[in-house]
Amino acid sequence: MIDIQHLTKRYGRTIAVDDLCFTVKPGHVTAFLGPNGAGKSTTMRLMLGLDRPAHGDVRFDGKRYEHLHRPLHTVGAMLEARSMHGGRSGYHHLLWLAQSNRLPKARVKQVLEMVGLPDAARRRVSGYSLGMTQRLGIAAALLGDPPVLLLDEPVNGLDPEGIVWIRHLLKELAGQGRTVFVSSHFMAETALTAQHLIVIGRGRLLADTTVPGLIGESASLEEAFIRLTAGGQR
Ligand SMILES: Nc1ncnc2c1ncn2[C@@H]1O[C@H](COP(=O)(O)OP(=O)(O)OP(=O)(O)O)[C@@H](O)[C@H]1O
Repeated sequence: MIDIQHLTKRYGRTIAVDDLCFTVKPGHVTAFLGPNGAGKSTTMRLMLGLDRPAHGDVRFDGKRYEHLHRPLHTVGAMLEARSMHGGRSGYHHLLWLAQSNRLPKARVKQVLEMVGLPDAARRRVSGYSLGMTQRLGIAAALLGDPPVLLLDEPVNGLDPEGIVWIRHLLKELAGQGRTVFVSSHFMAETALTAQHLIVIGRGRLLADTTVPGLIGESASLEEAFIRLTAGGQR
């Protein structure tokens, strides 16, 4: 479980994250939604201790990320899929991660198969399409077989087959009892994948609900989202 309490982050005069409180429970997919600039990526960086909050904290089963004994085994994350070393092959990117976290070599092969990349694994990452890079980022997040997954816009750049693949993967991971927290701008896809929704706007919590709870009387999740977040873009 992820517990976020009073999380706040400022960049100069911009309040990127404003007193956010919510929990993400295991066993289902939770989507993290918000217009451009709402504070989703900042929240995810704060969750992983990559940025320091002005107030508040984030706990994974009661522990802060920086206090986790073996972080890769507790939280698997994909934030910036493009931030990999382009000169390395996909296989070597994962091997380096596995070895620096004392994970067996065999796990690299397993995660490459899970994300459908074994054929491309020996090619340099600089030659990968966005969709392939996303798959490699997801493979890295899965390396430690973690109970918690944080994925920032994993659907970006995937083709239709890739979108269906990730829908099934996320549901399967949640079905195994993991906590799956995924940001997205794709409302139709979110409606098919997620059960729980956290919606933010200008850094503030706008909704903590289910998909039917947000849709309410609207024709679609997209319509309900646009209504809820109207005027919320920075
Ligand atoms: N390093 C930074 N320095 C200054 N301002 C920042 C920094 N990172 C984020 N911000 C600002 O914080 C706010 C939240 O940005 P963030 O990237 O977290 O939003 P987001 O919801 O992930 O947006 P998007 O959907 O466009 O990716 C924005 O106003 C952004 O300009």
